[in-house]
Amino acid sequence: MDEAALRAQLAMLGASLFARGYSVGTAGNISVRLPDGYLMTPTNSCLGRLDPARISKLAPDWSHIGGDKPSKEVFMHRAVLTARPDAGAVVHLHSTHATAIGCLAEPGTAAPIPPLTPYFVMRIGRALPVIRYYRPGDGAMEADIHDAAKSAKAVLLANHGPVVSGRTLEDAVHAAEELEEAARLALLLRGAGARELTPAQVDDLLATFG
Ligand SMILES: O=C(O)[C@@H](O)C(=O)COP(=O)(O)O
Ligand SMILES: [Zn+2]
Repeated sequence: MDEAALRAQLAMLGASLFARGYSVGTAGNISVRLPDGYLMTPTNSCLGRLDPARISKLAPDWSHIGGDKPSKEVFMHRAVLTARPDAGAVVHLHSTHATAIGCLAEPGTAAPIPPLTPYFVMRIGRALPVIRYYRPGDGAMEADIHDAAKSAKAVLLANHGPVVSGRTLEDAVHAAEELEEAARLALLLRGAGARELTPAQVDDLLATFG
């Protein structure tokens, strides 16, 4: 896909996320890897109303070279895209249920969302590290996210929200949607003794689809 098509797709998927309540107001940001740099949603922009022509462009060294001023979370996106060379895009949301799990889970603890359904395992995998709280835009978060993202497609920022990568922009959006639904399910079933997928079932899914 060329840059113009990616800009149009970013605006279309941002609007779709916004229309379905995965993002409200100006919350969230999205980046896409290009052959000659990165696209990033502008700071204080609404994912529901992105103008493809005004989406920020960053050079391979992450300096701002076009469009509106980029998201203040450049460090967050750089952390993931440099840790995961196979990732083509990163989606950060404040989607309600994933953010709620990020308020409940202790940073450093394993598996804040249990493997309840196959699609969660297929889209997110086994690992979902919880990164300790940082003020939005604080460059100090970069090292922690970078280390965690080396072995995880997605991370949860404590008291903030999810950061999800994908091979393509569409993959990253689908994974962010699936993470939100899995978080909703986990909260709905919290304490109810729900049956989880067994380690062997998780292994089988990852061997087949991972
Ligand atoms: O939570 C925040 O402030 C940011 O992480 C965010 O979601 C929106 O920031 P911008 O992308 O700079 O608008
Ligand atoms: Zn945020």
